[in-house]
Amino acid sequence: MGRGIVTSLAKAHIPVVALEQDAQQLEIGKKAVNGLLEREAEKLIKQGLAPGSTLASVRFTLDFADLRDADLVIEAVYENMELKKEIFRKLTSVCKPDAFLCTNTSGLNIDEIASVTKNPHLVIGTHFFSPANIMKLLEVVRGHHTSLTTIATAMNLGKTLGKVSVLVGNCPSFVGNRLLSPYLDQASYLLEEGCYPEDVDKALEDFGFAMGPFRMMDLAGLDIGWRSRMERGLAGNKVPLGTPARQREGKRYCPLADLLCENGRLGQKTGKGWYQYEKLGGRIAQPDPWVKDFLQKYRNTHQIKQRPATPEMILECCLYALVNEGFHVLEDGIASGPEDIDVIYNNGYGWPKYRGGPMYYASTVGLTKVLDVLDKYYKENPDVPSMKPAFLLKKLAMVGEPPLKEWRTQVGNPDSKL
Ligand SMILES: CCCCCCCCCCCCCC(=O)CC(=O)SCCNC(=O)CCNC(=O)[C@H](O)C(C)(C)COP(=O)(O)OP(=O)(O)OC[C@H]1O[C@@H](n2cnc3c(N)ncnc32)[C@H](O)[C@@H]1OP(=O)(O)O
Ligand SMILES: NC(=O)C1=CN([C@@H]2O[C@H](COP(=O)(O)OP(=O)(O)OC[C@H]3O[C@@H](n4cnc5c(N)ncnc54)[C@H](O)[C@@H]3O)[C@@H](O)[C@H]2O)C=CC1
Repeated sequence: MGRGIVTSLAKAHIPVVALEQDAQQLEIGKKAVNGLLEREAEKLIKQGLAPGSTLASVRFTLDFADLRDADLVIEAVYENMELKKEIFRKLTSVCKPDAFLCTNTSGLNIDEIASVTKNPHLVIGTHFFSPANIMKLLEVVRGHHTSLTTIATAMNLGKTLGKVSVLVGNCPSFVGNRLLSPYLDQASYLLEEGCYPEDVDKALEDFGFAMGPFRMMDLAGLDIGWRSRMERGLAGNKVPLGTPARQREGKRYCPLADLLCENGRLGQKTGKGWYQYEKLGGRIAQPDPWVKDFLQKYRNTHQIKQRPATPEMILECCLYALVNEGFHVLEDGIASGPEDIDVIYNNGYGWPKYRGGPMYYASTVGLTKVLDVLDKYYKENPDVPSMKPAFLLKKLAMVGEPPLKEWRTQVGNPDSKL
């Protein structure tokens, strides 16, 4: 269903058919969408405007055949490639031959999803951000076969929904989540080394993020990353026997999020994650003594050397890891320029806008400083390759740190995925 997405479409007066897998989920989804639309109507009335859209523009169904007349479909099932393919096989047989087929995956391969359809040129990633009815970003992910008409349609859809759309290339986790991954890794290492979720979140919220990484993971749902890691053989029963708990393929790995998921702690939706919440789906994050105890036991079990972290260290580890991946994204031609990465972070991840986005922020810190800190960290932690300074960062520092608008020239001509 994708409740936030359905709400966004209804708010924009686009008639929607919302499909679910069973009657219970359908009822839960219907209530949730209704609640969000009522809230929207209240806000409009307060502003002296007409209440706008109601549930009447949404048709709820369990039957794929009801999608037969849809011009555009947005799939939002669990983050699992086989399931996504199963859904796209059904869509390609049920929908009109010229229907646009969009996937709201967080990072799965668009081309592989498109490969099971009759018309791969009509398949595209439309990546929304949680809460999807609130967050302004739409990351539009083009696949190898995606046509210009399909891209234009997805970009236009974003505009109609009042969102800021950014076109990106297809690679694991695209742009936003690709940068997020080393940022979240660093945040997790800090927990291993003595911090608590609230310490790390406070440092990043004081920096200006709307939510620190742990509150954000609890909001999005810890199961997304977990499902992705299980598919990639990093977690769950695909991990080869004898693999050290804190290592994968010779690199440092933090299993804390997996352990939380195994304990049924998926975040706000289960009322427990990195924090505890007042109820299932609650939003008020409170530090949880269970988590504190769990972390202490984990550190003892693995005899992890404790490293007291100042807020400055927390910021450097997390933010420079994120920025470094941004340079790799530019090298790989996945984003058209640093400005696009900044727009993604300002509109999709609650980045403090007044700091201009992560790439602009790096330029204000000074690329040489970012490079030096990354270099030092990587020398001390060669098992964390995401901290190895990107070639582009080194090059920009070496040529005298040109302003952001000149970075594209320095990137040269990558094999653009756009
Ligand atoms: C291969 C797979 C990828 C793996 C890569 C590794 C990554 C690991 C996985 C991570 C998950 C990835 C998921 C994904 O694909 C991308 C994401 O969506 S990441 C999440 C991005 N979102 C954020 O970062 C949110 C940041 N927070 C904010 O911007 C604000 O805090 C927020 C807008 C949520 C709230 O604003 P605030 O001013 O703090 O509060 P208000 O009370 O004013 O609320 C404004 C508005 O928002 C509604 N709201 C608040 N909290 C929630 C909530 N918890 N859930 C839903 N809605 C919420 C609130 O009701 C208000 O709505 P109104 O209608 O205006 O009243
Ligand atoms: N939660 C988030 O912050 C974001 C999630 N996404 C992506 O959206 C997708 C869904 O994630 P969530 O919304 O978190 O998951 P969720 O668990 O909240 O929702 C998944 C929905 O899919 C339904 N579903 C499962 N199998 C189905 C089937 N065979 N037919 C019809 N419906 C089926 C489930 O009933 C459920 O309502 C994933 O690909 C995720 O990566 C993308 C951006 C943000």
